[in-house]
Amino acid sequence: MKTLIEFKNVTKQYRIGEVSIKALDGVDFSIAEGEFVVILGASGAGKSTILNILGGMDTATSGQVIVGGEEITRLKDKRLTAYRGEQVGFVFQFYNLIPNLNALENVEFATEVCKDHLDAKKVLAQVGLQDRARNFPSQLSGGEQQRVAIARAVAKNPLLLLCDEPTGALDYITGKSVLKLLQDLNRDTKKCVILVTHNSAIAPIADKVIKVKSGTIESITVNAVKQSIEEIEW
Ligand SMILES: Nc1ncnc2c1ncn2[C@@H]1O[C@H](COP(=O)(O)OP(=O)(O)OP(=O)(O)O)[C@@H](O)[C@H]1O
Repeated sequence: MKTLIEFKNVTKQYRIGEVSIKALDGVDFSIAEGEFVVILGASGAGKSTILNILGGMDTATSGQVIVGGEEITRLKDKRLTAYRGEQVGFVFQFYNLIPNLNALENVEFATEVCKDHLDAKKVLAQVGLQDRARNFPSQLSGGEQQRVAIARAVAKNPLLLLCDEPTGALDYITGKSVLKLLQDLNRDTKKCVILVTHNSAIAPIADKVIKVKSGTIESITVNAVKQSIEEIEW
């Protein structure tokens, strides 16, 4: 399979006054097109930092990040904004929907800046919310709001779908159904899905598991056989 993402000796240092924090210290990995990847690690390990750099929301202190043949660590202002806006779909723990827009409008709003976007109504149907398009976020359950957030990310028709603890605010059953949706979307659309979590029970559903510890890569494992969501428990 063709390589989609490469991290080469990436470091990230945050400076707060006199104090310097090394969030990433020489991170190397690659991800192929269409892979479902879980980035696993304890709190503070550097998972979100990896995801934020990959999504163009933060910049590396040194090293290279290459996505689809383009070195995003070299992109400045306008091109980085375009990359973030068009090539990356984000799903966060707390949905971040716009409260005064309904489900359909939330999806449409995100796709407005994307040239190659998908039909918002069709994508809402794909996540099982065809009958809730006119509902506002406050009229939807947490799981339904996360489905809208996933539809919003998918409808941009991005190169990658980045999910930071997407089930963190959901109960067990709802969390599992959101994971199933992400696994189905990855299988059906062949889009690369990268999911950050501290929950090691989720690892078996991935093609590849990247374990992060204290800003370094502890291990990279390829699952010979991926498990379905029904098979995992925590
Ligand atoms: N903007 C920032 N300024 C200063 N330090 C930061 C910043 N963002 C992250 N850090 C620090 O970098 C380290 C890695 O943080 P990161 O958020 O990537 O970890 P994480 O593995 O995602 O943790 P969690 O699961 O708790 O979200 C931590 O020590 C954190 O405090």
